[in-house]
Amino acid sequence: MSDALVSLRNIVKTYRRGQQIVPVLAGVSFDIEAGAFLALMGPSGSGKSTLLNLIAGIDRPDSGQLIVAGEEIGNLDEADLADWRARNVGFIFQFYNLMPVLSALENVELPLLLKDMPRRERTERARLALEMVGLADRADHAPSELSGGQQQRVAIARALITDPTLIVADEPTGDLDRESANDILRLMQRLNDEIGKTIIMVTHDSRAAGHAHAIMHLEKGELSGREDVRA
Ligand SMILES: Nc1ncnc2c1ncn2[C@@H]1O[C@H](COP(=O)(O)OP(=O)(O)OP(=O)(O)O)[C@@H](O)[C@H]1O
Repeated sequence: MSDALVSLRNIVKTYRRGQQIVPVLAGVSFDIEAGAFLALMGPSGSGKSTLLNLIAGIDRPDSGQLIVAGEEIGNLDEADLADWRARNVGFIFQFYNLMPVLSALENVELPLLLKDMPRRERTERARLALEMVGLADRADHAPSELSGGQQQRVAIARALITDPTLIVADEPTGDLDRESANDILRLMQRLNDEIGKTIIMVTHDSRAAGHAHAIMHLEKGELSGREDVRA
């Protein structure tokens, strides 16, 4: 038994489209320790998003062992997997995925609606999360009234609100200019350094990856290297 937060052993994933079979991950094995900030890099189509989705319990492997936060998630049925995700994973997407008709505060509150929590406590927690990302003064604004970087901050507050074990981010700075991207990466670094959040981030951008502790490289569905970035 390993005490890693994420443990993958011989993970194989293939997509089927009619007659066509697309092999994506060809037996991937590695561990991620709790408290890590890991960047996943590799050419387009190398399987980065597929791997991230497996670790986050959005998708399931064809074979292999996938243990995340103490649970063998490859074996859970849909309902249990959804429940596990809601308890354990915070998501950050490239295009923020905020609900346009809701305010920043309401967007941050959303994951708490799945929990049995009094409204007042929900709102209080969402306010604290917005404060943590520096947007307390924008709570009532709609996403369309915020810049891309601010929308991503709201998305980060939403990812944090349930205090998840793990945060996964797929190209979190892919839609941002360099300055806003740096702000977001510094914020992610703070979440990692100051509150110990484990973060796994897919990125094409080596500057973004430089904010992580370690970079893992994927090539054609196989790990091709791992390098340490900062202590
Ligand atoms: N739902 C799906 N059905 C069929 N094929 C898929 C599906 N999702 C991904 N693929 C294929 O799996 C391979 C890996 O895709 P994936 O999105 O994981 O790569 P990636 O490294 O994240 O690429 P990018 O950097 O371009 O986002 C690609 O060949 C892709 O076309």
